[in-house]
Amino acid sequence: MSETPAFIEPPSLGVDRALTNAATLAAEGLSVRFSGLLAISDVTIRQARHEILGLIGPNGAGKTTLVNCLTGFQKPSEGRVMLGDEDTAGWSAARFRAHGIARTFQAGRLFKDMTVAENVEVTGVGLGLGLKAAREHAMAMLGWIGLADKARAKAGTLAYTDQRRLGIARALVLSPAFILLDEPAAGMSDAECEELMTLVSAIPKTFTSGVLLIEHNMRVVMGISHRVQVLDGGKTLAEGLPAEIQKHEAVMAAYLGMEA
Ligand SMILES: Nc1ncnc2c1ncn2[C@@H]1O[C@H](COP(=O)(O)OP(=O)(O)OP(=O)(O)O)[C@@H](O)[C@H]1O
Repeated sequence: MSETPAFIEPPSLGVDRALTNAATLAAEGLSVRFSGLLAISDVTIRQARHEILGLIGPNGAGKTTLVNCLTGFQKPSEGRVMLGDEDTAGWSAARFRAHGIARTFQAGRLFKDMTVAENVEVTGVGLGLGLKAAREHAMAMLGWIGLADKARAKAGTLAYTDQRRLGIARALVLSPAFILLDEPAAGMSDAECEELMTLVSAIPKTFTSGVLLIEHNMRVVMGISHRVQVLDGGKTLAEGLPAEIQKHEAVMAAYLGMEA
């Protein structure tokens, strides 16, 4: 991928942008219980608009469960998810998305038999854009993310890393207030990670979106996050600046597999 072009503002936003004006997305005292198992326990997290917040933790720490709660895919057992001043209790995932909370999935969830462009278009149409506007918007988005030359390819034929980029493009349709990226660097080479870091770093300014970045790749997460929160065993173990987290003894012991 060459240098990232400036994002072209889509010609029509098509939905009520006022819905996406919240300055924070927050979980307060959140717990999720799966029969006997407490997947997350009393977790509080506050994501600000324009901020890249890294969310790290060992396998099974509860990161995806937390993201599922923050996007309406999982109902909390206790606690609440707040979008600005609004309690989201009872909201469907579609309502979260309509309010400008977007996400990607570890397993792409693309329409593999549709073209790359159509994958982005249908998301725009689903969010209220007319077909013409959705097409123009999709092409602008694919240009930004470096997939314009593959617009007519079937999504299922893309290389794995391009499929992940397409997932991000779909989530960025209509400049969401918050975008939650679930392990976007998984399976990427060092060079691809560099490109991804450039793209993700540009999201807050380009799309005025806050980014919650779940990532196992420490170079990526420490390199571009403004703050980092660490989960371990379903609880918050630490939060702070990347430099602080990298030196945090409990984090090093629990997560980085090093002696404290
Ligand atoms: N639908 C479910 N039913 C039962 N248990 C679940 C379910 N989803 C997650 N869990 C369990 O909850 C805990 C937290 O899982 P979660 O996937 O949120 O962790 P994670 O930090 O995202 O892990 P990874 O880095 O491996 O993706 C794990 O013990 C997991 O097995």
